Amino acid sequence: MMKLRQRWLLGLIILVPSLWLSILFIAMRGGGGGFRLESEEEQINLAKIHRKVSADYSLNSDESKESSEAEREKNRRAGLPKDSTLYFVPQEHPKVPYIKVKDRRKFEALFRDFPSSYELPELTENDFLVRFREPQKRNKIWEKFHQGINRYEMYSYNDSELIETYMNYLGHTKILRAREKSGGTQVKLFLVFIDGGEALMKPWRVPRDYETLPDHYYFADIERHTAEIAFFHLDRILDFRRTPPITGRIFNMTSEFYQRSDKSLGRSFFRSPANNLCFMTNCDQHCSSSETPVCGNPDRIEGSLAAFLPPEKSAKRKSWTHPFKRSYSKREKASWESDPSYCKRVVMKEHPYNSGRRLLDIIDLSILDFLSGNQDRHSYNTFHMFGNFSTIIHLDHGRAFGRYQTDEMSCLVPLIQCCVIRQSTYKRLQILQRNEYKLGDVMRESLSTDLIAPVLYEPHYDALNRRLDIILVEIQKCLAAADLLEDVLKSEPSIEDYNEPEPPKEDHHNEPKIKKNTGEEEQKEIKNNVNDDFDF
Ligand SMILES: Nc1ncnc2c1ncn2[C@@H]1O[C@H](COP(=O)(O)OP(=O)(O)OP(=O)(O)O)[C@@H](O)[C@H]1O
Ligand SMILES: [Mn+2]
Repeated sequence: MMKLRQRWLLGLIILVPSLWLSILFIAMRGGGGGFRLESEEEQINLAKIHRKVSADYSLNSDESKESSEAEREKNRRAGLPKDSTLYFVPQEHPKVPYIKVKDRRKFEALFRDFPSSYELPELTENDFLVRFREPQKRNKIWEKFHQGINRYEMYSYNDSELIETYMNYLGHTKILRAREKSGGTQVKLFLVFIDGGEALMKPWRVPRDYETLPDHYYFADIERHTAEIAFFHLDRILDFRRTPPITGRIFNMTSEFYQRSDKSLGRSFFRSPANNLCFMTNCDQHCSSSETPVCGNPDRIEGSLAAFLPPEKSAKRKSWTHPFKRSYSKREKASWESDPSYCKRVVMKEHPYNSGRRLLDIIDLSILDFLSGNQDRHSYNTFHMFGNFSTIIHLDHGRAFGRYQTDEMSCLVPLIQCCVIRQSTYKRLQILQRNEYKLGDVMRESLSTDLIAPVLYEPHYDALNRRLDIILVEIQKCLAAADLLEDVLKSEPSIEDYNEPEPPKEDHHNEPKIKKNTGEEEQKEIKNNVNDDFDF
């Protein structure tokens, strides 16, 4: 016979560990979002089920519970982060209220009243990036997008239906997998949707009215997901179509990232001191300089989602150093910054800027960069298979739209120094200066339908109008100084007139002045420079 005290002790010995074990088990099955919920096998099964019911994949699980649109709208903004942990907003300027967008009158008028000013030649099979074996069976929206990418543009002027559908798809489709995206220095995730589509996610870091601080260098600037979205709209409105579609979206940290993460991303999740769910990827620059993780509030986070281009193995990219690349150092300046004749003396004499369309593409890009204040333009890509007579791809705009009170004239140096511009671009800029199609208004309207609208802080729209006036004044200056209009305003170069030059012979005494062929090397070099500069 056990004594009462012994029985008590035995009971405690059995009860405590089993209680502890069951708490652990419940937590692992999904309590509080701190653990992974599904095994790999369960996830695969889930994927199969989702494929079957893909018709209703546009509803997130937590969204489906919400009954009305109004309720959803109210909940949508609740709980989003308001203040950045590290970057504060200087308050010396007054808060500017957002202008409410009632309709998209100017945006619609622009696309209705004017065709693209850029005349596309007849496209042949060789002008398309992807050729599926059975194209008629490739009906997913991302497949249609891939099939449309060509030598001249990512999507066509008239195909706004495809783009709007794609943006809607990006904003709503169920996420199957999430992992960290390597390359570059900023935190970003590579996401796979249940129908096999892919996207690049950049998270919220700072509030919309945040301005890059006066003493912050462009290479130390934190990235903004809103800038990625706005740049896509700007590129589209300016008639370039060289940026893949990008939209905003509010994510659930647990169900859309954590439960979908690969091992390495999953391991980086934790609960912050404020009890928010956060992750911290293997970032270089943004981690070493700020140690700020990406956090939900407590579980929701805003981000941008960019349509992913076809994979490198089927659509190889060529990486180029931008001819007007900055020094990425606090102490040095790039040659073009102190030599006003740099474009004519160096750039315009070198392949591929001395013939074809490349220089005109660089000028178009400098116009976008000046309008958006993007100083972070170190390299650019082209699609390998198109050779050098092809559009450049516009990617990586997280550091655009960083200031609205001041204009960064150095972004316009390619136009100011080279004094050439596509006739079609000039025409579009003139249209966008008119009151009926005013750039700032068209941008506000265009962005108003985004899921995280208002995307840009209100003063950015005035800045766009102000900067457009500056660009047109600079073009006037070029025209006034030129003998002939054609010296400045260039008609569209044609592929028939373009001859690819012979590859240069190995001659070490005659190194090109603009460094070429960059890619990973380039990224390393920039990181080294930046990190060198930080350690002082
Ligand atoms: N939409 C896309 N489709 C396919 N690949 C992409 C896309 N966006 C980015 N990439 C690839 O991912 C790389 C990194 O992306 P991105 O340049 O935006 O990152 P980042 O961290 O902001 O870079 P940086 O440190 O230079 O600012 C790009 O160089 C490009 O190769
Ligand atoms: Mn970037």
